[in-house]
Amino acid sequence: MCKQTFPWKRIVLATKNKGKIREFSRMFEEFDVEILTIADIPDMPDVVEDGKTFEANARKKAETILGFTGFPALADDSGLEVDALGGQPGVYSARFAGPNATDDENNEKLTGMLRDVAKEERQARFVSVLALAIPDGQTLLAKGTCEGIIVLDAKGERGFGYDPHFFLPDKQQTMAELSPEEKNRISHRGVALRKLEGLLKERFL
Ligand SMILES: O=P(O)(O)OP(=O)(O)OP(=O)(O)OC[C@H]1O[C@@H](n2cnc3c(O)ncnc32)[C@H](O)[C@@H]1O
Ligand SMILES: [Mg+2]
Repeated sequence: MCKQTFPWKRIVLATKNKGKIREFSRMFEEFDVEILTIADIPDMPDVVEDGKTFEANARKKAETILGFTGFPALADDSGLEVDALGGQPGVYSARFAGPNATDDENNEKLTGMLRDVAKEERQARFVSVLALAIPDGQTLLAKGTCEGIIVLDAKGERGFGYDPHFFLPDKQQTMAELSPEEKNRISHRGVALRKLEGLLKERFL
């Protein structure tokens, strides 16, 4: 199969999240570009995510890793916004239940806070902001969202993070029940990546 051209020979994924690495690796299969991960850059620095927005954190992660490696760097800052919780956990999604919280601990805290909220009131969205930091250039940003409802009982074994509690009314399934292809088609990360692709096409191809 003929792969789509890409402006660079290789880019590095500025993330330590295995679920994101898995999803990006698959999404980039259609492009003629080599993907470097933390396995290729063993001393990748930890970036303190002290921004108040997804944009600020994504930009910081991408620009720090570009500075460290010299390669174009793609970062994703993402999270879950629950309307009934005033948009929480938002940019704090990874550390909702504490600084080194596991996915299970975060999910437990989330469902605990929503126990007394009716299902119709549990609207939420996943948000992903991608930042691509380019050598000698600016950082491109692209945002994607995906709407759903938080369910108290976990369902599905796929995906990662909050996926087993994120129910998609159109599909009548949680995000964790979707195949990787289906998730990429509708997810916040998939939407953001396709927007970024559009920006790259406008500028470079
Ligand atoms: O910062 P990096 O190294 O990329 O990895 P991270 O896991 O810390 O990533 P974030 O800071 O962007 O935090 C994102 C949080 O939102 C959750 N999240 C993001 N995308 C998700 C998805 O597609 N499905 C389920 N949960 C997701 C994820 O589990 C994290 O708790
Ligand atoms: Mg993080």
